[in-house]
This record gives sequence, structure tokens and C-alpha cells, in this order.
Amino acid sequence: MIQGIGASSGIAMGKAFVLPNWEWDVPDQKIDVTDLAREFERLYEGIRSSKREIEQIKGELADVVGSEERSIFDAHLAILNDPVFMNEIQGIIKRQYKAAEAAVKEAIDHFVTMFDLLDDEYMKERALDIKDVGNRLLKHLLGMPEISLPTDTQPFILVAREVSPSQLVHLNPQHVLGIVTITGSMTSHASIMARALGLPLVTGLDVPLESLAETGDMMIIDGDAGIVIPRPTEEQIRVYTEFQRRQSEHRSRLRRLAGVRSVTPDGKEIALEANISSLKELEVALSSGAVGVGLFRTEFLYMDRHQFPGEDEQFEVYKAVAEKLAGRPLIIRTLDIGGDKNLDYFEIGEEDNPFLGYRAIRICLDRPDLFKTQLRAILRASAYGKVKIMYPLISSVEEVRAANRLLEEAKRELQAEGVPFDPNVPCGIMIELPSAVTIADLLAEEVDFFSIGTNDLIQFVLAVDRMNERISRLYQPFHPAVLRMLRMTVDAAKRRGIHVGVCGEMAGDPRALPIWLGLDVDSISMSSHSILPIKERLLHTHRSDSIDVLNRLWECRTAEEAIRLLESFRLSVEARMEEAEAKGKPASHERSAPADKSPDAGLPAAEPGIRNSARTAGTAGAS
Ligand SMILES: C=C(OP(=O)(O)O)C(=O)O
Repeated sequence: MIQGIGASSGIAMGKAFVLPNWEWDVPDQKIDVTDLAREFERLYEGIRSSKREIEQIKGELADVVGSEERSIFDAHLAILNDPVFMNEIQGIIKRQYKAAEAAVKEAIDHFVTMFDLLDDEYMKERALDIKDVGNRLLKHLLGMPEISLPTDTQPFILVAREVSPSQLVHLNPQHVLGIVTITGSMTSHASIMARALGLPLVTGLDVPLESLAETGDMMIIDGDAGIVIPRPTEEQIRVYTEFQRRQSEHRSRLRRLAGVRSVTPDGKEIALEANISSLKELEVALSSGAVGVGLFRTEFLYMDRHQFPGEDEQFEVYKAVAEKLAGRPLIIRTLDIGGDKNLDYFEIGEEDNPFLGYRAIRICLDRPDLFKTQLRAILRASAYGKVKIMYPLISSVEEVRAANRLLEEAKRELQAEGVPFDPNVPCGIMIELPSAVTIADLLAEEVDFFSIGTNDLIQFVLAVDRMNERISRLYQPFHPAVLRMLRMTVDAAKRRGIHVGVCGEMAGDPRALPIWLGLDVDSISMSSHSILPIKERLLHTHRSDSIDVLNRLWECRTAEEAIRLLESFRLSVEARMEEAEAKGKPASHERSAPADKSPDAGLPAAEPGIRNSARTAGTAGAS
């Protein structure tokens, strides 16, 4: 049994397929001075073809993975546009009279060695991106076909020294059970991609590839525990088969919770809503039992296109989402571009600090034409469902008032045109800036609801760029400063009697559940796949216990202390869940659960409650 990093959850059992090294054999070919122009033209054509191919992959992925995963390929496009990378290649062709492919190979080796030498995870990841893009470019220059994996065999576990996101997108999930790589990390692009594709992945193994497995060897991988078992014994196979059976039972149990009310044993109900960015995602959200959409990220409507979407186009999307929700609440967040979300056709310009720059509501207030187009579309959709409007990145009362003035203007226009809309459409704001938290009492007087955007809030309270992997350990959701900000926000909302929800990633973190229950927030909105696992916990978590935990949480002086406290509470809830499961007894208030026949879209591989105990038994026997 080999311990690595469990980078994508789930169990896979099957035969190994060891991926041959995806590196082309490139002859170190020289050219004549008269061939220089031709060689440059070959290079540019190769770059054009590579870009076209990457754009095509992005397009094909639109239905399969989210925007975060697709943006990996934006990083690849950026490399092909990078003057430093290109100058290096052109310089080698010009000065050393090398053929384009030989120059590309030399440039890749140069940058990869340089980044690898830095012994820094982040730089190693950039090296892998350069290798990936470089290999694609070489493929075009050499006129080679895509490396394909076998499709005529039984589904297999892919074993490789490393895999690139480009290789992963060409995998047919029907042929691949899981992935093992020698190098990689939790945050590597391949891991992000595997999670999005739902493939178990174990990486970071301290063994040579050759000794790990040969093609055809039986193998078990456990993406939750980060374990690889090459050539397992009969007993290990039996234990993991049993474990898989229990996982599948757990998934069915979770599915049955979809129609159950999310209420604690002592009666506190909290609405579990979904974060979505398209109509397609709404289907998964509804089959996961979401009682509404707490965050519709509209910026994705504006991406992967060449101009701003018009009012009618936006209206059709918002209306379709509102209608599908059939009376359940829908919070539509107005355009939140800038920062890490840029549009090809809207020039923001170079900024030293894009997250602090021209973005979100700042752009909208600066460009009333764009903003009013969206507001009119949302207002028109409000005639078809329970629509609410939410402004992002609010830092002052003036901004709320300025946005509301434009909203009123849009309402007046629609009224004059005789177009139906809800004149009382609720209007709220994201609380994601420390300034908004500190004046939450003043803001609460101006709006109908707050939604705490913990992703940005954490980054701004702690001054930690949420996209910078090098400082990701400083991005601490349970830092006492963040916890105090949460308390201040909820207190301000409660004093004014307005609805308060949470819509950042923290909402779906099981450790944070007692915080929301203790603080008494009204709704939490998360990725659809977190809804049922969070609901299962909620059904076994008393609000009174959560209040006790919260009282102790305020005493914690460090994030580490806070996490220890929340972890121990999480485990105590899991013990209760397991006890109930062992007795075959659902929580009293979940007995009326109607059977949900929906497909298991959005469900996680398993939940810690069953995972931990089953694996402990399993691995004890296995080792
Ligand atoms: C939900 C949030 O917004 P974003 O879309 O930027 O993640 C947040 O900041 O918590």
C-alpha cells in the first residue's frame, strides 16, 4: 500500500494502463539561412493551430466542467501569447539556425528546467503548463496525431509520471476508472480537472513509475485517503468491494434526502440553495434538492463570446431559470467581471492590482448603458418567478444608492413601455469587503438582504490573493478576523430584520455548519454537489450545540484552534450519523422523505461519515 495525496475523491479498482511518456522525439535539425522565413511561417502556423485547438477544447468543455477548469486553458493560450516564450523560440531559430520544432523543444527544456530548479510547487505547476503547451505545439509542427488511449479494452486505471490537463480532456470517462500520477499536488491543474470530471486521482507518490505498476496489473486507488494498492491481495479486494458497496448505499440514502426539509433536530430550518452559472447547472441543483438559487453568477453569460449579450438574450436566460425554479427564490447577481474574470472584447487594461481595480459594480456604475441593459433584462424576468437582484463588491452606501437610481430608471422605462415586471423586486448586496462589514448597519438600512461572499471576504480581510497558490496556506476561512466579520454582518442584518445568507465556498464546508446554525443565518448557498451531504449533517446537528460551539469559537485566538474545535464537533456529528445509520434509523424529522428518482448528478463519491470508519476497517485488514 503506497501513501500519496488524495487529490480527487472516490475509489477505483481495475487494471492499470501505464501511459507512455508524452514527449515527442524531436530531431535537432539545422536549417539554411535561406529557410529562415519559411521556418518562422511554420512556427506561426503551428501556434495558430494550437490556439484553435485550445479554443475548441474550451468550447467542448463548456457542457462538462465549470469556468474554473476551463480557465486552465486560458493559461495555455497566455503562454502562446507570451513574448518571453516566443522570443526565446524565435531567437533559437534566428541565431542557431534550428528548425522550428527543434527550437520549440529547446525553449521548453530551458523554461521547464529553470522552473523545476526553483523547487517551488507553484513554479513546478507552471513548468507543467509550458510542457503541455509546448507538446501541443510540437505535435502540430511534427504533424503527429493526438496520443490516444486504448478504447477497446476494459476500463482501466491510468498510471503516469504526470498528466496534463490536455491529456485529461481527451480521456473518455467510460474508459478510465481513475488516475495515479507520480508527480502532482492537490492544486495542480490535472487535479482540478480530475475533480471536475469526477475521476478519483491519487498523486505525489514517492516511488519510481517503473516499480509502481505495469500495464495489465490489478490496482486499487482510494482518492479520499490518498492510497494506491498495486497488485492487491484477495483480502484487500474484498475489503474495498465492501467499501464501494457501502458508498453506493450512502449515495442512495443521500438521494432520498432531496425532498426532505433542511431542519435541525431542535427545529432550526435553514434554506439550502445552489450557486449556479447556467441553466444547465440548475438541473443538477434541483435534483440535489436545492430550494432556490442563492447566487446566479451572470458573468458567464458574458464570457466565451465576442460582444456583450443584448437585453433580449439575457432576458431569455433569466426567464428560463426563473420559470424552471417554479416559484423558488432566484438571486441574480449583476455583472461581476474584472479581477480574475475578464472579457476578450472589453478592454480593462493592465492593472497592478486587478482584484482591487476596475471591476464588478465599479464597471457597472461607470457604464450605465451596460448596467441598465442587464437590470432591464432581470426586471423583465421578475414577472416569471421570485427574482431578487444582488449587487457585488459594494463598499459604500453611495454605491448602493447609485445602483438603485439606475434600477429605478430601468423600472420607469419598462413601465412607460408597458412591459411587465415585479415593481417590488427585492434588492440586496454581496457582503465581501471589510468596508461593507464595518458599515453593515448602515447598508442594512438601504437593502432587502445580505449575502456573504466568503471567497472574496477572506481574501480582502486577510490580504491574501485567492488565486495565488504560493500563499494559499494563508487563505484561512477560520481566521478569527474572518469569524468576527461574519458575526458583525449577521448581527447587523438581524438588528435591521433583513434576510442574511452566505454564498461563498465556506457555505458548503461541513466544518462551518455550526457557525451558520449558531449565528442563525437564513440560507446558505453552495455548489450543488455539497447540498445533500450538508443536509444530512444538518439533520443530525442541534442548533443548541452549535451555539455552544460558537461561544467557544469566539474564544479561539488562532485559525488552528478554531479548526481543532470545529473538526472535533464535525466528528461528533459524524458519530451520531453513524450511530443512526447502524440502527437503520433516519433522524425523526426525515422519515417522510419521498423517494427521489433523479439521477445521481451532483452527488459526491461518499461522505466522511461512512468513509472513515469503512476505510479504517478496510485498510487495517488490507495492510
Ligand atoms: C461567491 C463569491 O463570489 P465569486 O463568484 O467571486 O466566487 C464570493 O466571493 O464568495
